[in-house]
Amino acid sequence: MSTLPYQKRFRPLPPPSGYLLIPLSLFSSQRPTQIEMSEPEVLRDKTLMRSWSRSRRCNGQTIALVPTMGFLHEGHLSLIRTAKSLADLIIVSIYVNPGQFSPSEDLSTYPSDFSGDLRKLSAAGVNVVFCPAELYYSASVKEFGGHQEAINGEREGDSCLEDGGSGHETWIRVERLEKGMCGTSRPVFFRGVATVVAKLFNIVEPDVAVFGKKDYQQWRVICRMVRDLDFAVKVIGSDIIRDVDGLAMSSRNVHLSPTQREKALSINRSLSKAKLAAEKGQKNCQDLKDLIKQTISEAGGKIDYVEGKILRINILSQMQIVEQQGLSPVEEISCPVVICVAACFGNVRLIDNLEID
Ligand SMILES: Nc1ncnc2c1ncn2[C@@H]1O[C@H](COP(=O)(O)OP(=O)(O)OP(=O)(O)O)[C@@H](O)[C@H]1O
Ligand SMILES: CC(C)(CO)[C@@H](O)C(=O)[O-]
Ligand code: BAL
Repeated sequence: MSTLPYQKRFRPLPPPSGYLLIPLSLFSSQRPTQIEMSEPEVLRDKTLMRSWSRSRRCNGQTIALVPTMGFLHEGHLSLIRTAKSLADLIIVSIYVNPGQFSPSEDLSTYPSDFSGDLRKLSAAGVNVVFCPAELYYSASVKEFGGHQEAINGEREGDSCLEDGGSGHETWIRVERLEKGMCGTSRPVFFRGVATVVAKLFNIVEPDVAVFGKKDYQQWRVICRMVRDLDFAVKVIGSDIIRDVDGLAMSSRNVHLSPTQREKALSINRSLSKAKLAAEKGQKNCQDLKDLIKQTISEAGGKIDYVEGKILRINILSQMQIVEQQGLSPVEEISCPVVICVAACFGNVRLIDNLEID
């Protein structure tokens, strides 16, 4: 994995050939033959991407978009499987969006492995990989020295996109749903996500878009944006995929040391315990949150529960029990809820959740 800033690592690759020459002489005495591999087309240009989609839609084919930030894992591949059950053609976008990171966050260390991603996407039978080098106009990405440095002089509301001049200045805000939970600790996150997803929808013009419920609040924010702004895109939420030990798969897991990873298992353990307690009749959300805190503390994670207040440097963990549609906090479980947890292990911020229907 490279340690260069993300935007500097992301170099165009030559377009894939679409064919793999396999010398059959390896198996017999016959001449080499061509076996067709369904390698995806790699598109980096917005206009080409839009024309590709439009021409397929004119032919009556339906298109599903799976937006990602790359460094793909089984969680992403599950979204692709869901997408394939819903549309004729699958487009996966890979773009690490600077607009959703604030300077205190981990844009510069976000993991990437483009050739590995391409191999996985070929095997998954994706039609197009849309990987623009940049999606914003005249925007340059600010360079920051990393997590620690940025925590000090950051103004709330700054993103890693340079503003001013002729740079990008149009943002979509889903005003209520973006507040709370991840919106509390990542102040520019949801406006950056909503804006870049709207841009992707405008460029790709998909019929369907698939998002993971691992990022539960993000999924709900996008559903609301699509409804409120009348996008002609059906948004699907796909279930969380976990590693065998229960840790929700996440690109950032690669940054966990073995010890941190062991501690991070307490997130899923605490959620399962809380769900079991709720199913056995414990309806009081404060008691359930205490149970979660206790489980994570016992695993060695220091808890600093924050509700509605930004204590950036001290945030180690936050959690909330909210109703599933509108994400309003509940005190007693009397409707379908989702328990959302965010926890930091070292510099790695992980999120997870469990629905109780
Ligand atoms: N374990 C998972 N199960 C289901 N969906 C997932 C999972 N991990 C990621 N996704 C979904 O994949 C899409 C792209 O996510 P992204 O590329 O940011 O990966 P990630 O693993 O969530 O990375 P990060 O470490 O930044 O959280 C999002 O819709 C996200 O919810
Ligand atoms: C939806 C998304 C691709 C927007 O950048 C990103 O937030 C993600 O990968 O979850
Ligand atoms: N999957 C969410 C992307 C982010 O954390 O920036």
